[in-house]
Amino acid sequence: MCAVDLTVILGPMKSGKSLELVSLLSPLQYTNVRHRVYQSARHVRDIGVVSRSGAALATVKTTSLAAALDEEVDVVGIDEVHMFTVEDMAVVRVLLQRGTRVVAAGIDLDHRGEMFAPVRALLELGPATVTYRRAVCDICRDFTAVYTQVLEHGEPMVRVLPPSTALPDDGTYTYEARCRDCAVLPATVTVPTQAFA
Ligand SMILES: Nc1ncnc2c1ncn2[C@@H]1O[C@H](COP(=O)(O)OP(=O)(O)O)[C@@H](O)[C@H]1O
Ligand SMILES: Cc1cn([C@H]2C[C@H](O)[C@@H](COP(=O)(O)O)O2)c(=O)[nH]c1=O
Repeated sequence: MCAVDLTVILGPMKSGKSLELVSLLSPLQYTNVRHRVYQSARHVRDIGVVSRSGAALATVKTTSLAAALDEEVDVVGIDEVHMFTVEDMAVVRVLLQRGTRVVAAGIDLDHRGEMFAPVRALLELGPATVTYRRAVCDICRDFTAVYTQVLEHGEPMVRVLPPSTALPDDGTYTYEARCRDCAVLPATVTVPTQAFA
């Protein structure tokens, strides 16, 4: 894999983040590169990185990345990075300072359409590469989906949960990829319309 320090893969659900993570990291099992892939234990849908395309990668499930500091590895993969914490991104900083390569994937925008705090913290580390992926909008079928629409009882969830809330994928909610036109997001910001008149 390329010798960059921090690679970040972002996008809504179904945009192929897992597919890209598997593509980047699975060859490492055939090398002598010491590596470990962590996935948030809050992600309950799968036991590892499992792309809807079928590609898969074994992971260590964890609620904290602190354990990564005790491992002697050259490459650390992180899946569902939005489900970790800002403190975990401080762990990523230390890994990078040590010369460990880090590849992290996750959704960038939460149920409100606002950036997850740990993702913002990750971007503040100055990644060498950021890939923004898009999905096909599950409503209009344009290949322009940037949001993950949360549905509750089949309807868009417009109640506002705390920022950066990790949501289960266990049937409590359903999720759709949606473009800017089709997303129905909670109103969290009052836009002063005359400023744009
Ligand atoms: N609405 C959609 N937009 C794009 N791909 C989709 C959609 N629904 C299903 N897919 C399939 O999902 C695959 C990507 O899934 P996955 O790697 O699990 O994405 P992510 O990790 O971003 O959720 C695509 O390659 C495609 O086969
Ligand atoms: C919108 C939203 C989603 N989540 C969760 C739901 C899933 O478990 C993951 C994303 O899975 P992917 O298919 O691998 O992209 O994230 C969340 O925690 N918070 C949200 O706002």
